[in-house]
Amino acid sequence: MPIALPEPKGRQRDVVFMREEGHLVVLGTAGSGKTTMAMHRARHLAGLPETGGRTLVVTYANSLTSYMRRYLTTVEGVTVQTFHKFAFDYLERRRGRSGKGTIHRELRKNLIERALHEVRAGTEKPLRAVAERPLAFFDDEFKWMAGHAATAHEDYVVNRVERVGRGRRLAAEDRAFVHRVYERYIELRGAYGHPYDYDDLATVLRTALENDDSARWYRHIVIDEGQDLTPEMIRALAAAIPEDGSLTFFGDYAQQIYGSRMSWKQLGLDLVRGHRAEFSDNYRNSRSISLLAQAIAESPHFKDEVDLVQPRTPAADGPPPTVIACRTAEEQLKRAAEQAAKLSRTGRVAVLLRHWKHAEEFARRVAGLKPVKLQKDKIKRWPEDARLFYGAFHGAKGLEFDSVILPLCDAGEMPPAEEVEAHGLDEAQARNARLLYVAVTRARSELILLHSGRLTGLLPGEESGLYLRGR
Ligand SMILES: Nc1ncnc2c1ncn2[C@@H]1O[C@H](COP(=O)(O)OP(=O)(O)OP(=O)(O)O)[C@@H](O)[C@H]1O
Repeated sequence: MPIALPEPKGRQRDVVFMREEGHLVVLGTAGSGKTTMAMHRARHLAGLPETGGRTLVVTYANSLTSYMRRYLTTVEGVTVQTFHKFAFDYLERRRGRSGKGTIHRELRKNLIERALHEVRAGTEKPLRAVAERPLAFFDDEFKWMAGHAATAHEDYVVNRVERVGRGRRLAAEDRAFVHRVYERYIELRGAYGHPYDYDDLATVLRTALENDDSARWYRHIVIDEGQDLTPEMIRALAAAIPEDGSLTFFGDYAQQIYGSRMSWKQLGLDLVRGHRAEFSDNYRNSRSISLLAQAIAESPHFKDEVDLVQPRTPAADGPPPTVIACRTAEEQLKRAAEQAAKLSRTGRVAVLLRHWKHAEEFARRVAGLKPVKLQKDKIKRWPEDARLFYGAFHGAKGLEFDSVILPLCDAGEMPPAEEVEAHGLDEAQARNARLLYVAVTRARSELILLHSGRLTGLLPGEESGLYLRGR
């Protein structure tokens, strides 16, 4: 028996039953039913008598994929996959080329480091500031370049394809330096026998699909959490449907961590002949949690956004979020463990941390409660009976819990010092404010934040009255 979903209401109905041809973009605030309606729409499209057919539901994170499968597993014609799984499967099936050509993350980092070292050594002194940036900056920049198809010298250095959300723009000479490191990395990667890396996969897939005129396997594609996909991933998916098929994109740009904003046309979506809809009712969070989330979203760190849907404040009552001050980080984890044990007796609880290493430290304290790890690439089947979940903020994308506990909301942890060093304060704050927004909006009714140093400036001040001090 499939698990029941709430019935679509108002705007949601229009979206689920919208015309099954062309492109449809649905933007909605957190908790507005995007994932739920993505599942309804997939079921509808697969079952249509003539215009229906095999339907693919795509997300970025694996835990959300397993969460959705519990509803869709018995629906004929619907497949739920991460983007990367879809890409690997297609390339293997159609081209006999597996994903094995991709490079392991550790080797990638080593090779970028080597390239950086060599290019630094061969560059006239004094070096520009960009050359002294840490490895994390180059790693991230190469990801961005691949995701935006901006790896060519012409695009990255000459035309300087804009990177939205960046605190300070890179000067042309800086881009030239970064590109020299990139080119050297590609040479090294090739020498190690890897034609592409994980980030190039979308371009490899898009190119393969654009040159493939055989019949498409899926007639309809539904994307959930679309803001997490790079432009190249979206273009690849747009190329994966037939002329008479459809692509439905659900997303929320407030939950996008890295600036990727481009016009829909640049993303390969045709909204002239397609449609666009917005969801603004929040069905998940209590009023007080939603007000705190809105205050985070209204902070100056959310600048540059054009496609944010203004949420309507939900009516559901709930206790105000609580902020607990502790003496040490150790004590924070201890208190979080106590609260998690208590709250998981009556509902589903997630303890989310900014860093994996801290999440693992937390897990050791609650080992007896058998907590489930929320990891991008781990949960294969959704654990129906589990009460306690833990992980890094990223792993909770798209999910929801009765209670959410966020330890280490200290100014020194959020944003983390390494991110400030790699990307500068503005950009690190922007990214972390968005992550915090995602984490806060996972909570249905109870939200607890802990700190021991100064509270992160990404939260509104105490005078806002949006949270209570607890002990
Ligand atoms: N029409 C509805 N009636 C009742 N509950 C609903 C309705 N639509 C959605 N919900 C509930 O609201 C909650 C949030 O829905 P969902 O997870 O689909 O939102 P979302 O927009 O994908 O959120 P996010 O982007 O924050 O992950 C879920 O518990 C869902 O069951």
